Order: sequence, then structure tokens, then C-alpha cells
Amino acid sequence: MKIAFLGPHASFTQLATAQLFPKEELLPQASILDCFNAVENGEAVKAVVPLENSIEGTVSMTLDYLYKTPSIKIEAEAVMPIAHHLMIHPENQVENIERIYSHPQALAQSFHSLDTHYKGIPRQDFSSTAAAAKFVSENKDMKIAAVANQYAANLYGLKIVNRNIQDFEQNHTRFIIISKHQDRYQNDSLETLSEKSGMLITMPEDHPGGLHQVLSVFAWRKMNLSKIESRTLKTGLGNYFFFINVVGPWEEILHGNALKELESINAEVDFLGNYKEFLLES
Ligand SMILES: O=C(O)C(=O)C[C@]1(C(=O)O)C=C[C@@H](O)C=C1
Repeated sequence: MKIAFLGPHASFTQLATAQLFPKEELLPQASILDCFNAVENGEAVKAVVPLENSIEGTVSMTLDYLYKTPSIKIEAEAVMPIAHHLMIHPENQVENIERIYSHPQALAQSFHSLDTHYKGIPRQDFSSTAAAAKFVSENKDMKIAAVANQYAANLYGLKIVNRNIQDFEQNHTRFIIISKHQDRYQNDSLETLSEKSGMLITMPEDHPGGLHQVLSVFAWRKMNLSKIESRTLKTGLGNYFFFINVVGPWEEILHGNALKELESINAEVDFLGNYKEFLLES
């Protein structure tokens, strides 16, 4: 089975994917959009993409493509500790560095640390931390550094010059397994943290109390929400869709009726699945 992931090798997403699918063929992709496309056009059966980070919040691109591609559902979540290191080509000196490359999430998670230790050195976005590390390894004549993980340093032969530069010690990223099949991913060798349902909800028009109506569907049934995130619909300022997580295993009557009630108040619901959240190693 082919599994797409945000590559190249040694990205954080690859470390997560390798733990979730140790025996499958992994297909590196250049972007989160490419991961969605690979699943959509059948090139890969599933993909692993980042959804949320404990320091920097939601990966908005993932949320947007979940919304834009209703055929794609969620099979599982996996949470992994994240440690960022600054690395350079072994023939370079850290004192000479003139630019720092990484994925925008990694740069944001290390913002204050980079600002304190490398003030004034411009930072540049890359498609992933591993892509930045690879670029540094291939360009020893440029005075550049990358923010990436230990595996990227090993794989691309870079020297770590500053360890654990994430701004908060507790740094975790939540990844999701996406597919068109809505299979439930199960893995007894990983610790299960929770079970939840995910859904995208859109109200057809803006009216007073619209969100309250949606939330009351869950509230009076005593359904516990663990996440609610609004994201722009890109149809004009003030128009949003909502990503909602409901805690617990799927109960046919309780959840089924909640979905029916949402429909009856004209909410559009894209049910993404009932799935487990697993814990991964760093
Ligand atoms: O750039 C990588 O290595 C990724 O896998 C992407 C990503 C993200 O988008 O959040 C994954 C985990 C970390 O939070 C930093 C970057």
C-alpha cells in the first residue's frame, strides 16, 4: 500500500508516517496539497499530514484542503513530540550564517529563540524542515542554516550548532491519516490517547445565534467538544466554516441524531470520521 507524506525523507511528517506505517511504501510529496492530490487521484491510498501544533496552532493549509476535498476523510490522529535544532554544513561556521531556512511552522515554533540568538539574520520559508536541511547540505558555499530534526542532520550530514531551540519545552504536533475510504486505522503497538469524531460545519447564511444553535446540538446531548476552530471560507470577510472534534466513541443514536438535528437547522456537515488518537515517539 502506498502512503503519501510531506517529504523529503527526515521531515517530521516522515518520522510520524514511518511509525504509523512501518511496512508500507512511503511516497514523499513536496507539499500538503500534493499529499491531498495523491490520495484524491489514487496515486496513494492514504497520506499523513500535520494538522496542529501545540505552540503554533492549526496548520491552516490542512484544514483548507479538508474543506475543499469532501471525498477525503480522517482515519486517525497521531501526536508526536517535536524538537528543533539549528544545523549548518560541517564546513561552515555558525558565526558566518546569513540566512536561516525552515518550514514556517518550525520557524514560528522557534521564533523567540532565533530572535535571541540570531537577531537580525533573515529567515526564509521552505516546504519542510527536511527540504531546508537538504538544501543546506547541497549548498556549502552559501552561508545558511536550517531548523530541522536530528534525523535530518544525520541523513543530510549536517552539524547541529544549537539544540532544542523550540520556544517551549512542551512541543507536540498532531498529524492525521487521510484517505477516501474512511477505514478505521488501528495499531495495537501504539498507545491510544483518545477517541473522537471530526466534522466540518458550515452555516448557509450569517444570522444571530447561528453558532449558538450549532453548539446547542452538542450541549444538550452532553457531547463534549475538544476542539472548535473557525476558518475563513474565502468568500468574503466574516464567512467561516468550523472544524469540530467531539470526544468519545461513535454512538449510533446519539451521534446520528445530532447530525440529523444539524441538518434540520440547515447546517452543512461534512463528517470526517470517528477515529482514535495515538501517541508516537519523537
Ligand atoms: O517540515 C516538516 O518537517 C514537517 O513535517 C511539517 C511540520 C508542520 O507543518 O507542522 C511538522 C511538524 C513540525 O510542527 C514542523 C513542521
